[in-house]
Formats: sequence, structure tokens, C-alpha cells
Amino acid sequence: MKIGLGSDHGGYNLKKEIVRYLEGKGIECVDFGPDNSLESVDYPVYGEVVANAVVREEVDYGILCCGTGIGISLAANKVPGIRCAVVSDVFSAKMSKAHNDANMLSLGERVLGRGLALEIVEAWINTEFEGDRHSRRVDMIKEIEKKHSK
Ligand SMILES: O=C(CO)[C@H](O)[C@H](O)COP(=O)(O)O
Repeated sequence: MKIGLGSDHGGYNLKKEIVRYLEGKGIECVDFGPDNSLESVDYPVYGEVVANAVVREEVDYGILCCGTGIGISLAANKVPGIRCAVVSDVFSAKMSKAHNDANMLSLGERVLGRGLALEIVEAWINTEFEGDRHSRRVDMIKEIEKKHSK
């Protein structure tokens, strides 16, 4: 599994923790930036960059971090083919994969402690999409996307 990560300054430290955690488990990570935490940067830039890498299949999944996880996920979700879930608990992390086939996860460094954030990541990477009735609903989301990108 190869995971692309990105953040803004508000999510930089959590992103680095997640990279350390995943690499410690032998999972390949590509950090799409930013490369330092000192500079204030604009989260839409990094949300889009990681989302592009996911839809182009350069990575299998994307993980984003900003202060709340919200802004950067909104940006990522504008890229056709992206289903980016903002998650703050382990149950939702599992469901975002099992039922929604989320291909990106977004976390808020100003919301979550390190321990919970890493538990969420662990749950998310280990959950598979269940398909079945959920495929129909995910397909309906894709249809909405198609309808609105004309
Ligand atoms: O959470 C975020 C977006 O949803 C950003 O990290 C947050 O808005 C950045 O704020 P500031 O520039 O005041 O550090």
C-alpha cells in the first residue's frame, strides 16, 4: 500500500506523526508537502495535489491534515473521483471505508490528540469497502458528480 499525505501549517505536525507511524509499519508514504511547519500555507493547494495523485493512481490512498481537517477535505472533494472523509472517531473511520469507499481521510490536528489520530489511521487503513448495497450508493454519488461536471 502506498499513501500520499499533505497538510497545511495547521496539520503539519500530525502529518509528520502519521508518516512516521505508517513508515514504521512498512507502508510507503509520499509527502506532498509542505516541507516545513513554520510557514503559513493555503490548505486548498495541498488538498488538490494529494487528490490528483489519488485519482491518477500514483498512490493508493490519501491522508490530509489541517487544523480541523475540514478545509483541506473540501478542496480534495472538488477533484472528480475523490471521496474524502473528515473523521474524528474510530467508528466513523471504519464506516467511511466499509460503507462509503472513501479514498481519502482527513484529520484535524487542532481537534484530535496524537493517540486517537493514529488509532483512526490504523482503523482506516485496515478496513475494506463492503460493496453490495453500498456500491449502489457510491455509484449514485459518482452519478451526481458526472451530472454536475458537464
Ligand atoms: O483548519 C483549517 C482549515 O479547515 C486550517 O488549518 C486553518 O483555517 C488555518 O488557520 P490559521 O491560518 O489561522 O492558522
